[in-house]
Amino acid sequence: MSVLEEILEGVRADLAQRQESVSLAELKERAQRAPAPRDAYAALGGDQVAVIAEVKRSSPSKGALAAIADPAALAADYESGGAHVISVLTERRRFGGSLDDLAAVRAVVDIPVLRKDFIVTSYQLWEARAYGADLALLIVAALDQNALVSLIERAESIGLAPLVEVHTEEELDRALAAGAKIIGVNARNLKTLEVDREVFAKLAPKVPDGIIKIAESGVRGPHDLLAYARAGADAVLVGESLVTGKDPRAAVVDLVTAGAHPASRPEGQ
Ligand SMILES: O=P(O)(O)OC[C@@H](O)[C@@H](O)c1c[nH]c2ccccc12
Repeated sequence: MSVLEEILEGVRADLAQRQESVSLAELKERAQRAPAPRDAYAALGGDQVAVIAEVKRSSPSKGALAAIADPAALAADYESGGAHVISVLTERRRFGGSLDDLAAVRAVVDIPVLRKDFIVTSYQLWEARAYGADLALLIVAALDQNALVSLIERAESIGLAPLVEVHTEEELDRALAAGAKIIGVNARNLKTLEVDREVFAKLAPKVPDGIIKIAESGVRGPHDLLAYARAGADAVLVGESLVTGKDPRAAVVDLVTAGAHPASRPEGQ
């Protein structure tokens, strides 16, 4: 079994438990009371390279990264450092996250928030909205094409911007065929956990204009942001290097500053 399949097995087991205790009707009611969705496209589509800063306690590849006793305080630091979007990992078994983390972050920041999880059913999209998310991650490698198409449609219909994650050209083709408008290229292969920062530069030229391109994973600092930017990234998604550093706010400031620099744009643009 691949790492992704193992993670998905745990995700489905946890999901089944939540579905037993909270009905879809209750979730929908809660989603109705949630703050209106923030505009993710505006946050990611500006002139600068946007920074998506992630609240991440642990990962399957590295184990524990940071305790993060107060995810809201960390997110507030990210926001005050100039982050454009906050990503909150809500997967529990491998990443140490929760929907409570998402709600806590939503309560303190004004910028859009991404629910980062392994979404396989529309129930999880309703959860995302009920707990205040504005974007939801959809991982192509975890979904068959029918599921991908219907989750993209459902996300949009309930006010969530779908961030569609790919790692190969075939997955990119599927994402485009499914109508994705925000595409994340993950440098990490979720089946083997290997990181290859070249994948973004290989796939980005195949993404049509008008679609937001996000480089995910492996950003150690401004240098990596600039390399991704030169390859055409509209945004970078950064977790580990922020949560393991001494000063996450200062680390975000450095990334945002690099992303605002004209040298970060691809040549001729
Ligand atoms: O910690 P990093 O290498 O900066 O990566 C962040 C983010 O890209 C990574 O957490 C991620 C990208 N796609 C995912 C899908 C599921 C879980 C996690 C992820």
